[in-house]
Amino acid sequence: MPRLIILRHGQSTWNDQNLFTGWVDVPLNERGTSEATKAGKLMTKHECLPDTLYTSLLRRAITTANIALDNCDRHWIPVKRAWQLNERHYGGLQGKNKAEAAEKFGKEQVHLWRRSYDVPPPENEQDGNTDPDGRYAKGGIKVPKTECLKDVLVRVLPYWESDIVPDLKAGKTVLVAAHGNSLRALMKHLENISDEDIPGVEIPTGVPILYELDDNLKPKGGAKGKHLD
Ligand SMILES: O=C(O)[C@H](O)COP(=O)(O)O
Repeated sequence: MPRLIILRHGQSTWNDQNLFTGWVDVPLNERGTSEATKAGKLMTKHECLPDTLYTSLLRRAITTANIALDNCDRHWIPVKRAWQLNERHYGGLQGKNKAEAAEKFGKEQVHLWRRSYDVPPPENEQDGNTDPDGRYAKGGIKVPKTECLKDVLVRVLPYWESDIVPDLKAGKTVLVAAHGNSLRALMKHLENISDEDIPGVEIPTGVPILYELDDNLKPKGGAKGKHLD
């Protein structure tokens, strides 16, 4: 039976400082590291040991997966990294404080930018400032100027179909270590969550969420993802 575990990265230094992060490559903080450790132990406890790993190209997801896998003795499994699993690009908000943005632009506007399905934040004017080491340019990837959740879905779903689905169809247990919004996009698809309901969906940092999938790769019995604890 195919199983999918989605894991949002542990808390990062910028989560802690309440800064919009997006494609900025910040590290985990101490709490994030212990969340990742616990995630690995939980996968052992629930006998959910991944056969293969997918991550974004961002350090907070990569480090979380490495620590979690080390803690369930699955540090050796094959891994694929894909920009399509990156956090949504937060445009001109990246690096700004979330509370200060709410004061400046109004709470409702900022909530729309953060949680709506199709309202993108203002564009990032400084092209290239989220590709300082050329990791995207080298792969021929154009860094977006901003993204709403709908834009994220448009990049996550083709990758899901082309790369992740074949592993699931082969009966593997797949771990996807990624971000609040790339995982919300995946969850929207898996659980058929409507555009109206998706703003209410929050994914906690560092908690493995398990889906047991049927032959159509939909959650068995229409179940929601199970938060391992
Ligand atoms: O990129 C970020 O700032 C966070 O990872 C997710 O932020 P959000 O809760 O505003 O979507």
